[in-house]
Amino acid sequence: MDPIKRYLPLVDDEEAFLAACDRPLPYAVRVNTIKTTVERAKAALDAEDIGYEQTDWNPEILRLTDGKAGTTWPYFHGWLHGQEEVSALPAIALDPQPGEKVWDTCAAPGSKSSQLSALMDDEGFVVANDNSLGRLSALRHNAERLGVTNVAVTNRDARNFSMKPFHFDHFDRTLVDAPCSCEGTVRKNPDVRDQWTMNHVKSVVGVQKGIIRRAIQATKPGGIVVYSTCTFAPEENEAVVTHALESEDCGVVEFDTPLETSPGVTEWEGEEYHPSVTKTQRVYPHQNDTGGFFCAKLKVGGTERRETAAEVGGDADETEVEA
Ligand SMILES: C[S@@+](CC[C@H](N)C(=O)[O-])C[C@H]1O[C@@H](n2cnc3c(N)ncnc32)[C@H](O)[C@@H]1O
Repeated sequence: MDPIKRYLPLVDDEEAFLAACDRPLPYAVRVNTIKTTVERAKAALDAEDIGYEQTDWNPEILRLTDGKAGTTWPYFHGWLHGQEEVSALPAIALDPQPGEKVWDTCAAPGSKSSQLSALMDDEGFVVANDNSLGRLSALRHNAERLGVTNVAVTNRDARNFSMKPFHFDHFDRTLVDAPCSCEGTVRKNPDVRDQWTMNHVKSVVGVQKGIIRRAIQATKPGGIVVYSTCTFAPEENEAVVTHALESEDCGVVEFDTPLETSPGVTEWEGEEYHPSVTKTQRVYPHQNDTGGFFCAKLKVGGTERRETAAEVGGDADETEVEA
């Protein structure tokens, strides 16, 4: 089965959705404001004769019109970072402030961690965690190239992440950019169509639920947790958010994005989800000519429900799956 067709009942324009999924993804770079400005980065691309278009929703994201920039000096010196346009959304929704303590639970290879640092003017503290040592080596390389200095790297399973090494009990904000079945990346990686299985979806859902719960527990009351994936599967999106709402002290909050998005769905294949998941946002490839994405913003507290890390361990028994 072509997994992309599984989601036709969810989209407003089936033909445009299928056509967009078949088109190659435009190559985009994010300007690294820790090292340069958008104007200087644009001048450097002009000097290298590399064409670009500034996206209308985020001046720091440039679509390159003729090829990649990975072998050019502005890239080598960390002025630019190759990052899919729509994947800039979760860090913007998290909205970290300079000086805050931020946990990136699934951080490698570091696109969003370095974006978080840039949004924080490289001030404060970002804990970039991932359970894959190999992928963390790419993250360290990226952090070095991009001149990020407020990041500490940890190599833990986020589901039972310990706060003991830190001198504080809670983070201000936490990002869960979860491992997922990745159909939203089909324009960049058409192989996901052949690799997709329902068994993988079922196994990764257990990991996602464990990580989102630990993220909420590790974030201060009033703090923010953003949960994102690059899958269209409601099992990995709205169902995971519903699980978090039913088991932890949190609620879904609305957030602004200049991208065209669709609200989260409240029903899928006979399952009903929490009504507030309509405040989450789905991005389909045909809406903005990007990859596919899901993003939910949660505020911690307000429900008088606070459970322990040990209880989350129940979810952590599921098979461990990497993106
Ligand atoms: C979607 S990728 C993250 C991409 C990253 N946020 C970025 O922007 O560059 C998901 C990551 O989750 C990691 N992962 C999978 N299971 C995990 C777990 N139990 N704890 C921590 N990280 C995990 C994978 O190794 C993978 O790097």
